[in-house]
Amino acid sequence: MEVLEAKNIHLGYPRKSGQKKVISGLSFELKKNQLTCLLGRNGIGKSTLIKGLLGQLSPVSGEILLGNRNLNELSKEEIAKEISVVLTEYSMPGNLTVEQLVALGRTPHLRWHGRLSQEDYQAVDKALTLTKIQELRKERISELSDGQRQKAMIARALAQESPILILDEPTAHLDLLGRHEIMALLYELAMKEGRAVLVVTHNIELAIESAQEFWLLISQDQMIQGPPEDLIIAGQIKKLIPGESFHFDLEKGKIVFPSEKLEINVQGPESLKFWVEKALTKANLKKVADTIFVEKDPFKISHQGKTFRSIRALIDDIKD
Ligand SMILES: Nc1ncnc2c1ncn2[C@@H]1O[C@H](COP(=O)(O)OP(=O)(O)OP(=O)(O)O)[C@@H](O)[C@H]1O
Repeated sequence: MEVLEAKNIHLGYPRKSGQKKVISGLSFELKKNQLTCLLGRNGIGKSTLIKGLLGQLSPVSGEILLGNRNLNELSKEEIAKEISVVLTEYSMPGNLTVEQLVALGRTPHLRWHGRLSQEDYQAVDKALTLTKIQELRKERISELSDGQRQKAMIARALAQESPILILDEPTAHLDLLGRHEIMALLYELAMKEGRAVLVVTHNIELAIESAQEFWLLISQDQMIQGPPEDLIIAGQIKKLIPGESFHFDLEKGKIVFPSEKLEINVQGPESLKFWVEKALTKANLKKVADTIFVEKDPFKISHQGKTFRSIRALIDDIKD
């Protein structure tokens, strides 16, 4: 069942000479039980589209429905009960502690007296635990690293416990493990708690790993929608990377540098061959005489009667 639906929406920004069009005539549905990733080149309109979905930017035409109600007719408070959000830019008092910031996520649930209930405290604790920042709870926001602050913002959105979560580049400041943990967490929230999760990301590989649905924003009037696997097989992912300089490798599921045909014969287990060939290509060795044999346990490379314990040693020998 869809929870947030856009019907033929046009979004833009007013300017002196009329309107700057950014999104023209797009229709889509954000579904429950699903992690959807919105991808597209810089400046294509992803954040603009999100502002539309949050009711921060009214469509010039078309409509956005939350459940079966028009977003325009809902108050900020009503929207906040349904949608929690993590954006890229914030202005917030830096003297708040992490715990106080995360508790702000409970605002839509507070009674008239504004005090947190037992249930609110539990939601805050749960959000801190899920984002693995319990030990930061007493730290001031202004004294956090960018990545820690980002996790705190995600925790605030989780504490809100809304059925829809929208996050604009939530993993931008996170280290490799942090990125995977957050995307895995968002996937779990979609799958186990039935939420509708929309993530804007530039990380195609991580998106392929975790999302059930892709929205590829190609131009202001074209958004390709579908499971990433279908879009990969149909060659649609390539539309994100126009031109000849890079290409999307179907087998590896990622964007790779342009590669010339290698005249290198490497024999051995596939996983090792891959890394040996990659290192040789980067070292600009596209042509190597005689077969290179690679073995594992223990790792060993043999070439022209010599044995090497590392790829670097092999490369140094070939270059000599
Ligand atoms: N407040 C604004 N006023 C006028 N134009 C804007 C405003 N915000 C964004 N734009 C323009 O709208 C277009 C889309 O910008 P948007 O921020 O939505 O892109 P994006 O896909 O999120 O980019 P990125 O990946 O770089 O974050 C750009 O041409 C941008 O200059």
